[in-house]
Amino acid sequence: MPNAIDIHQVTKTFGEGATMVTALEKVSLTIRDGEFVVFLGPSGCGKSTLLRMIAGLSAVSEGGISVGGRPVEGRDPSVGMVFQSYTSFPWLSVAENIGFGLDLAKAGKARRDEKVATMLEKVSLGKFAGSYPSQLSGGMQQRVAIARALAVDPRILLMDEPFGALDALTRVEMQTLLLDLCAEDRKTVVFVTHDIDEAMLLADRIVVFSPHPGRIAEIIDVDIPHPRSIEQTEREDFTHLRHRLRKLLFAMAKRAA
Ligand SMILES: Nc1ncnc2c1ncn2[C@@H]1O[C@H](COP(=O)(O)OP(=O)(O)OP(=O)(O)O)[C@@H](O)[C@H]1O
Repeated sequence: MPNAIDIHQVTKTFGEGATMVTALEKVSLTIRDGEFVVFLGPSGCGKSTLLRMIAGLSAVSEGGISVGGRPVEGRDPSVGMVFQSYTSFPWLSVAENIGFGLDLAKAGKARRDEKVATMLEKVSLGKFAGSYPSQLSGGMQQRVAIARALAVDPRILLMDEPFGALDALTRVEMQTLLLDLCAEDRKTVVFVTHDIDEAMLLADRIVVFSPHPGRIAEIIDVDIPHPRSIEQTEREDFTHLRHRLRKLLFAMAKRAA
């Protein structure tokens, strides 16, 4: 089986001449099928830029990215995305939002309706199928975004600080939901965050980025067995890891300043 994602010597620059910014420089990384990888690092170290290039939303300047063994050439429907801002269509109901990708893929009414019903149940929004996004809380809107991304059964899920705008309690609820969904159906997930606890709870591997230009500073295996829960993060092995990540992140943030 090919690797889920191969990133080979990728450099990304924006602008030209004196105003040119090197967002990423010679970044290489292999992500295996079914892995949950978290990109962690201070602001501006290129995490979102790399995610956008994996998604085919932005082109590499040098190097190459393959998904499932095939070079990325534009948006790939087998790759799902969830962003920080609530990206549901305001004019569509919750059920219509979740079914949107299935309609695009011409799934057929019976399959679409069945899948939408399953996803509504999985994200506990059954009672809100006919509601519109503006009638929902932030956490509920992100549940719609996750359900919409997963409804088309993507092989890979890319998430850019999806819980960044949520309050602490809702954030933990969403992390737990994501862990449950991933346990049911093992997807390859790449997840961007600034949050150390979020990274530890979710990741099989944490990729720590350093800034100016963005590079991979360190890759850390999180050898803590699944299923994980928020209570486990109080355990000693998590405490050691938290300490190590905090030190690393402070060092990177100093470099970014
Ligand atoms: N469209 C763009 N045009 C010009 N520069 C850009 C563009 N997108 C990103 N950059 C620059 O590339 C660098 C990396 O940005 P990126 O958003 O990928 O970082 P990040 O690590 O995701 O930061 P954050 O955590 O704040 O989202 C930054 O210096 C940023 O200003």
